[in-house]
Amino acid sequence: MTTVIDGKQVAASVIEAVKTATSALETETGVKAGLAVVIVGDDPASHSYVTSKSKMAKECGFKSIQHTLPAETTQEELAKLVQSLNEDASIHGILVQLPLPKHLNSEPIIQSIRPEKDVDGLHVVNAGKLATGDLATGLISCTPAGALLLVRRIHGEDLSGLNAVVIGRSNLFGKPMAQLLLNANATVTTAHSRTKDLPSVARTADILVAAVGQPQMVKADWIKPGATVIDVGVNRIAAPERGEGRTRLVGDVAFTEASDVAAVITPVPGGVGPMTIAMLMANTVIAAHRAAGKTAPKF
Ligand SMILES: Nc1nc(=O)c2c([nH]1)NC[C@@H]1CN(c3ccc(C(=O)N[C@@H](CCC(=O)O)C(=O)O)cc3)C=[N+]21
Repeated sequence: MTTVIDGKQVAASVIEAVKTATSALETETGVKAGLAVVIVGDDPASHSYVTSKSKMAKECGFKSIQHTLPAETTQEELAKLVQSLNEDASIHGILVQLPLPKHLNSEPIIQSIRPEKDVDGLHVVNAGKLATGDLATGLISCTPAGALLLVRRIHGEDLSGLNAVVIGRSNLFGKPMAQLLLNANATVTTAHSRTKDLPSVARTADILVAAVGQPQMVKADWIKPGATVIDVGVNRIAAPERGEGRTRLVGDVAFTEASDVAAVITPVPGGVGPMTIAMLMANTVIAAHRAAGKTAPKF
C-alpha cells in the first residue's frame, strides 16, 4: 500500500506553529511580523498565488501588505519600491513574485532585497549560507524547505545511508534542495535534462525529488520499489474530460502508475504546493524574531 502524504495537513500544522510564534513575539516584544508581497503585471496564475499568500499572512496574524504594480512598471520603479520596503522597520519579509514581465531583470531586484528580509531565500547571502551549512542565521528557499519537512515526516531528521536524487538544478529549487538533503546526511545526486539515462539514475533513489517542469514525465519504471517520491511539479494541463476549455493541475510524476511502485508519494495538488506557502509564513516569523533580537523558532 502506498502512503499519500497530505501536504495540506502538514502545512496546517506549520501554520498553527507560525500563529503561536507570531502572537508570542507580539506579546513579548510588541513586534508584529510583517510581510510585503510585490507583484508586477497581470498573469492570472501569479495573482492567484499572491492572493493566497496575502490571505495566509493575515490568518497568521501578520501585518500583510501587497503591492500590485502595472505591467509597464520600470526597473527603476520596482527597485525604488524594494528599497522603501528594505527601509520599512514594520516589514520583516519581502517577496517579489516571479516571473517578472520580460522587460524587467529579476536578478538585480532579488539581490537588492536585504538578506534578512529575503523570505524567498534567493539572495546570494542566503544561498551561500545554505551552501556552507549555516542554517541557523540564513533564510531557506520555501519550496525546498517545505519538501524537506515532508521528507522528514517519513524518514526523520537523519538521512544517513539513503540515496536521494533531485531531478532539476535551478537556483530556485534543485540546488537548494540538494544542499538541504546533503546537510541531512543523504547521499545526493543532482540529475537534469543533460543527464545520461535519467530513468536509471532516478531508480537509484530511496528519495526521489522531481522538479523537471514537464507534466507527468516521471514514470513508474523510474522509481525504485519502496521509494519516497516528492513531486514538486505544478503544471496546468488541458482536461477535456472536465468540459470544454477546462484545465487541471498535475505534477512532474505520473501519479497513478508511480503510486503502484513508490511506498510514499506526494500528490499534486495538495502536496508540496501548500508547504511552499506555509514555509513563507515560517520564514517571515523567523525574520521578525531575529529583527527583534529573539531566538527564532524552528520548523
Ligand atoms: N518569488 C516567488 N516565490 C515563490 O515561492 C513562487 C513564485 N515567486 N512564483 C510562482 C511559484 C509557484 N508557487 C506556488 C505556491 C503554492 C502553490 C500551491 O499552493 N499549490 C496548490 C494548488 C493551487 C491551485 O490549485 O492552483 C497545491 O499544490 O495544492 C503552488 C505554487 C510559488 N512560487
